[in-house]
Amino acid sequence: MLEVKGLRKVYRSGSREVEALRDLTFTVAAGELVCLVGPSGCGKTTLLRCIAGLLGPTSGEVTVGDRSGLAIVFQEYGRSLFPWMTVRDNVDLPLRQKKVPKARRRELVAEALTAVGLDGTESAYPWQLSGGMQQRVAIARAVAYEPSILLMDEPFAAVDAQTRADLEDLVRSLWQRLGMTILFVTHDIDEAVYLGQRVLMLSASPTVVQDELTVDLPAERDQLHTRADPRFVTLRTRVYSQIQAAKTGTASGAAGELSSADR
Ligand SMILES: Nc1ncnc2c1ncn2[C@@H]1O[C@H](COP(=O)(O)OP(=O)(O)OP(=O)(O)O)[C@@H](O)[C@H]1O
Repeated sequence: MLEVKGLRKVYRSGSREVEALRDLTFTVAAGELVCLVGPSGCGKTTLLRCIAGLLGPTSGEVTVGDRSGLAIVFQEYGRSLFPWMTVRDNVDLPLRQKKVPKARRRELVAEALTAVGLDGTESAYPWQLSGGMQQRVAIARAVAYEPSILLMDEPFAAVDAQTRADLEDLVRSLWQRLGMTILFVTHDIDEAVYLGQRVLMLSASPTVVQDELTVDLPAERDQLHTRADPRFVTLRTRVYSQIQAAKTGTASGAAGELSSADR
C-alpha cells in the first residue's frame, strides 16, 4: 500500500519560495492502478519524487513500505536510458545493483523484454531504436526489477498517438498479469480514465486533491470500444470539468508563490 498524508512541499531558492504541494492526502491500495491528473505545473512530478524518496517533504508523510520495491518510469526515456549501454545492459543494471544472481538476471531481462514486445533488440543501443521502443525498454527495466510499486511520470507524453495507445494497453496488460501497484501520472484526461481503476484529480498550485473518481468501466478495455462507451464519455467529461474548475481557481488565486503572510 502507498499512503500520502498531509504532504506539503515548498521549494526554497534564495529568497524565493514556491509551494508546489499544499496538502495532499490519499492512499493507493496494494495492486491498485490509480491515475493522477492535474493541470500543468501543479506538482505531479514533485509528488512522485517525494514518494520515491528523491525529495524530502517540507511536512507530512509518505508511507510506501520498502522503497527498494519501488520503480519509476520517467517521461524522458532519452535521458533515463544510458546510451553507451545495450538494451540488455540497461534493463540489467538495476538488477545488478539489487545483487540478483546472474542466472536469474538473465531470465528476468529476457522475460521483461518479451513482455514489452522487444525480443531481438538485446544487443541494440537505445539510440538505434524509435522513441516508442525506447520507452518500452524503460518499462522493461522497471518490470524486470519486479517492483511492488510502479510510479509512472507522464511516460507517454513524448510518443506519437498510435504508439501511446499501444503502450497504454501494454501497461494495463502488465498490471493485470503482474499485480503490482501502479500510480500513473498524466495530464491527459482520456488516458487517465482509460487506464485507471480510480482517478485522483489535483487542483492547480497550491495543490490539494480536489476530487476522485472510481472508473467503473469493465476491466477488459480496448482502445476502440472503451473510448466509445457512453460511460467513458461521462467519466472523462466529469474529470474535464473538475480540471477546468481547478484552472479557474488559479486565475483568482496565487500560483504557488508564497506571500509573506503564508510563510
Ligand atoms: N527544483 C525546483 N525549485 C523550485 N521550484 C520548483 C522546482 N521543481 C519544481 N518547481 C516548481 O514547483 C511547481 C510544481 O512543479 P512540478 O514539476 O512538480 O509540476 P508538474 O505538475 O509535474 O508540471 P508539468 O505538468 O508541467 O510537468 C512549479 O511551480 C515548478 O516551477
